[in-house]
Amino acid sequence: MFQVLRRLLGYARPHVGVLVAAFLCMALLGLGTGAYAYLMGPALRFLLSGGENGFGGAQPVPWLSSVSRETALWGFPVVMLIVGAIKGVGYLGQFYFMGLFAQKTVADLRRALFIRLTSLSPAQLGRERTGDLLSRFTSDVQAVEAAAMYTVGSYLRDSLQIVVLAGVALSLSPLLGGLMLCVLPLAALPASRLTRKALKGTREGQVQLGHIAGQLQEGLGGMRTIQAFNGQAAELERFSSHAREHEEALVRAAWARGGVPGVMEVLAAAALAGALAYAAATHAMEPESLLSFLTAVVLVYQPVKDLGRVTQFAMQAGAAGERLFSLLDQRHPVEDAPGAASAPALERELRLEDVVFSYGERRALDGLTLSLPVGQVVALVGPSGGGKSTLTQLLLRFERPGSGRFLLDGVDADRYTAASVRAKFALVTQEPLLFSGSVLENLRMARPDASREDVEAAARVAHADGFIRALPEGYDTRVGERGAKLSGGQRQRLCIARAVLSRAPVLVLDEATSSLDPESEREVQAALAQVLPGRTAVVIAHRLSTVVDADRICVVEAGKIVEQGRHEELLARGGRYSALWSLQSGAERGAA
Ligand SMILES: Nc1ncnc2c1ncn2[C@@H]1O[C@H](COP(=O)(O)OP(=O)(O)OP(=O)(O)O)[C@@H](O)[C@H]1O
Repeated sequence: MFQVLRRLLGYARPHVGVLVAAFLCMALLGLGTGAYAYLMGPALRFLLSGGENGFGGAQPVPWLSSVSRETALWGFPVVMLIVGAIKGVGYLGQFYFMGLFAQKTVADLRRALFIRLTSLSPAQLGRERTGDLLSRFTSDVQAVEAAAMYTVGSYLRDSLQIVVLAGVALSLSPLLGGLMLCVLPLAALPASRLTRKALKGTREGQVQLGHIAGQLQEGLGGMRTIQAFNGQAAELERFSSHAREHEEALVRAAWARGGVPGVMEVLAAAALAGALAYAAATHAMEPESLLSFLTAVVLVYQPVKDLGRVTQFAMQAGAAGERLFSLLDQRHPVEDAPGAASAPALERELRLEDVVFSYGERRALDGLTLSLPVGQVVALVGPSGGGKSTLTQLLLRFERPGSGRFLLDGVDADRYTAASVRAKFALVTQEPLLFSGSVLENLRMARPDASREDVEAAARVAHADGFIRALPEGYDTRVGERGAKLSGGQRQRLCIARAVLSRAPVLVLDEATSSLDPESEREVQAALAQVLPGRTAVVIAHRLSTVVDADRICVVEAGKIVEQGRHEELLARGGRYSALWSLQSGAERGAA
């Protein structure tokens, strides 16, 4: 817990200057308050005596005695106004700078989270629920924000007050003061047990909140399916169970948290009663000293209680910090080696050599060797789950082979930065993915400096230009969240246009035509027939008829390439490919 808080403080360190400004404002506020108290005595005397002799009498500062009635009459309200203004500035500055400090700290934290999220591999992201990730950005970061806002200042201010008041108490009566100081650590024992309980509850609460957010996000995305299967009741049951656990955890935490000031209250009363009893029994102290001592004791418990109160924010931040760091500490499976260079232009081939790769215990590639010569189209076919998509994950450096090598023109890819290797590929996936924004913005994502002519040319190649022009605002039409305003076929053609526009030397089409209707598929196939020849490409396809023209077809099964060659050669061989071909042709004839 302390380690987590220390790491969180690391995010606050660059903003210490703002914190110092906040403390200066707090000091100004303190001075203003002190000045009010200080002026109260002379003011009362002035008013009670009718102001005949100005302030008169013995004043804490001698020159006040010589202030005349006239001067006091206009001077006193002016001084009160000035003190009020100083306090006002102090208040304003304190809140402004503490707010600024908290916002700057969490802005850095959010940025670090965003950078980490955008640099995780698809498999790492696949292990997390999106809603849960979102809740780290919202509720967990908010918990850190509250702690930065209230805890840091209070710890410094209240600790200082405790030290000063304890010093006063000790100077008035070393024995009673010493006893009082002993009571404080005594309070720490039950308080720390209660604090641990509260922390456990808070942590569980945050986890349950993550589950709720995860379910909500998943549910909203899949509401059509839930309603189609009348699954609302089951969803409600799941939601209620998380909500119940969330509530119970937070109630347990609130119970334990409330116990801390309770314990402090009892101990404060015990310390007061003890001091009174001792003083009464021994007559060891003068009445004014006893009064001052008791005042110090009463006053010291207020900052102690305040510390307990703001500690709950620190606890919440600690629990949130654990969840944030569990994400921030994840490392991409393919991190750049020190001194990694940028990959040069490809000249001969990409090669995976004797590659083994597993997702946890599950082996997906089992000693696979694949060569991708520059300028050739290689198709990957084979049964579902054979390892085709995993192979593309390795090529794009989303994953590192467990053993075996990935070579670019004979040089191990580990010698190059992952980003520079990834830049060699333009990927079109099974699910056509667009972002909210215009058609133009979505296409330019592949090459931000592409001219309008280049964008339109790429769209023409992907047979997308026609339908884009027919949209209400042409290339400036906004496509909606995830491209919701377009049909699946239109989305896919935009994704293909984006890949064409990128000018990356290797095209990876992972089931790129899978979501197209027969008409659109024919159009895109025609477009690809135009793009692919002479280009280096990996084409994953379930429909064998779409890859008959490939330079080489590889049948991937159980993590290995079991057969490879051109379409005619493979048919003539009468092996796995030929069996798959007969199966599909038979099925298509049956369907017709
Ligand atoms: N993120 C993952 N976590 C765990 N296992 C995975 C993950 N992705 C794939 N697998 C497993 O790895 C194996 C290979 O999957 P892969 O997606 O590479 O096959 P594929 O040939 O592309 O299948 P398909 O043709 O259905 O897309 C499968 O057994 C699959 O269940």
